[in-house]
Amino acid sequence: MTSIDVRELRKTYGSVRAVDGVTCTVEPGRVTGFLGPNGAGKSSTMRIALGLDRPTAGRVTIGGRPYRAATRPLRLVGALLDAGAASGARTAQDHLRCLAYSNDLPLGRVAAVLAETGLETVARRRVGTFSLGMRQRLGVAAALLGDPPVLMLDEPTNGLDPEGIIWIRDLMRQLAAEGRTVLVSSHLMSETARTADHLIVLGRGRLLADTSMAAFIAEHSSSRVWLRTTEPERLRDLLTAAGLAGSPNGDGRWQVDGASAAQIGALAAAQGLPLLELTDDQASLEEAYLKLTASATEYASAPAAAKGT
Ligand SMILES: Nc1ncnc2c1ncn2[C@@H]1O[C@H](COP(=O)(O)OP(=O)(O)OP(=O)(O)O)[C@@H](O)[C@H]1O
Repeated sequence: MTSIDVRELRKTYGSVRAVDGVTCTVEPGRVTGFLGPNGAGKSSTMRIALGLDRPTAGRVTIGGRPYRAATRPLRLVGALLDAGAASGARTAQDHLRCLAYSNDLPLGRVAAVLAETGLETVARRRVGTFSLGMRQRLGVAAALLGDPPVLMLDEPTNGLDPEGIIWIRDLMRQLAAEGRTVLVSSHLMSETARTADHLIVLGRGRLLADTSMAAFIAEHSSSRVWLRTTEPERLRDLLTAAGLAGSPNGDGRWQVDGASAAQIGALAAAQGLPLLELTDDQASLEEAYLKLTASATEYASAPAAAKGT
């Protein structure tokens, strides 16, 4: 099993601390979402992991060794960093054949990955004529070419249509289920919530979280209940007596912060208060993420009122 081990990693560009002492391990057998606001240090970390950049201090190893030490890198890590990397003059098939040849991979892998990424019918077209989504698929095909135990994908849904997004989601889940290590950076929270089992979150170069998806959402969101009753006055009294505060919204639903449905249900049952609806609010990854990273956003939008001043 091949993990990615980041140890005390630092990278500075002049006075910018792009990565500021990060230690974490990306484990096999699950999809790890790599999140963080713009400039958080995700790309720098991935580039160092792939030997494209040197760390200022610390190290990243893959399967216990630096990536640069790999004799057949495509057999170790499949990476998608920049979908524009393939030469536009070559056909998709030729691009993959060149990669296979230079990495000593069987040419049969080219047909296999073209099929796996749905590019068979356009295999003989020049890459220059490809849409962004097709280039993205070609980048994934190149990443899969060496049948590697580790996949590192930077914004893989970029340019993909809804069908393509579902395809890449299923593919990542399948690769993890096969026991591979899958690290995927994304700015799409709903997509990450559907795909990742585990999260590593950076902010201003520092590690903000390294935890399971479920624990992350539970830890960084507050509990909230939605309910509906035929007797709002009694509800208000009941909540006040329990030290809780609720407020009605426009459509007759009440929101109660800091409470669970089980707690409110028991209170209402004890007092014989009729409830027409009672639901725990499902906090979203986006909500939890924004809460965690609020103070770590390098380029935060100015509040609307402050704009133009
Ligand atoms: N080659 C470079 N020269 C100077 N500064 C750089 C360089 N590469 C990155 N940086 C800076 O390092 C910091 C981290 O950038 P990085 O690209 O790693 O962040 P990121 O999390 O990948 O961001 P994004 O989500 O915007 O891709 C930023 O402040 C960025 O401006």
